Amino acid sequence: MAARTGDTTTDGRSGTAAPPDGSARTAGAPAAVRAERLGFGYPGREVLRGIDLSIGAGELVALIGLNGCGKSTFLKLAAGLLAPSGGRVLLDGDDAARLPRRAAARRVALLHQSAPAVPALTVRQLVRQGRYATRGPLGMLRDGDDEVVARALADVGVTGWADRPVDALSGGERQRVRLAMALAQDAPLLFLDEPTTYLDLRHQLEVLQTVVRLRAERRLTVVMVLHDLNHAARFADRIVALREGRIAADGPPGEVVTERLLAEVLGVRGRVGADAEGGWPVCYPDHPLDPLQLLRNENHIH
Ligand SMILES: Nc1ncnc2c1ncn2[C@@H]1O[C@H](COP(=O)(O)OP(=O)(O)OP(=O)(O)O)[C@@H](O)[C@H]1O
Repeated sequence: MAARTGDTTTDGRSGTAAPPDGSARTAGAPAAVRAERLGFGYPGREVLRGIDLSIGAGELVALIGLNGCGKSTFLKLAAGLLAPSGGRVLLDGDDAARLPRRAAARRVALLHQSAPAVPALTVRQLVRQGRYATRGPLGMLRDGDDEVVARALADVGVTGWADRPVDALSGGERQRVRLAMALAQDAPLLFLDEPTTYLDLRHQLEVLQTVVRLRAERRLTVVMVLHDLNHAARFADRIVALREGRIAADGPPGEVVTERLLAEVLGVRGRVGADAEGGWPVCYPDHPLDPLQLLRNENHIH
């Protein structure tokens, strides 16, 4: 199946995304995100082992892989929140680890996987925190900040909750508010670590469609960690699969989502078909594979 970068789809995709190789970027412009021989380990545990990855402006990339394979670690490195032990990540040509915190926050908004303790704030107050990056020295809001906050609230459909205390919201409601906070940062790079966690099916679809729409409208570059391969196949232009700290597969969903990927990267036996209307791959996972079967297969998928 061809990469879905054509006409408007039932998901609202406008087809304005760059192709997976980023070739629609301005000639000579640096990749929006470029990892070069990126390595990282926590004490006693090597996590990423020489990742080379180039993501073009306007791409929507889904990062997939088993629990613990390094997806969140990659996003934190790419957001400049962790320093690599080897290699580097460039954001529009600048080393992410060397960017001052506020400068990095103007480039990248990261929705973290784990929600921090809920502060005693209203929804509007929390979403305003996303404006930190553009605040003046005394932390004052600037002209236009209220409009950006209002737009972020509207983007995820939570305007009506603006004056509710965050600690009175359900888990799924809070997740949407956290997404609004990330959007309020108004950064060109949007990194979303499992943005659909806690959400009911309807809101999972709403959030993913919103991300697709905002990517097209604002030419955002989006990298999102997803565990639902069917969502990744439907909404992303490109899927990057990590396994054991390396890239095991990288390409458009129609090429990457195969029974072999299910087995060798996600550890499940299953079938892959195609959506009757949209044509994107659809997975039917059947059963988990014996870990020994996984270990036996050392080859990367490409
Ligand atoms: N602060 C930390 N200190 C030590 N080890 C860590 C720390 N954070 C993560 N790890 C370990 O690093 C590895 C990669 O973690 P990471 O959170 O990047 O995985 P992930 O692919 O995002 O997993 P998941 O799908 O479960 O969210 C895991 O084995 C994890 O236990």
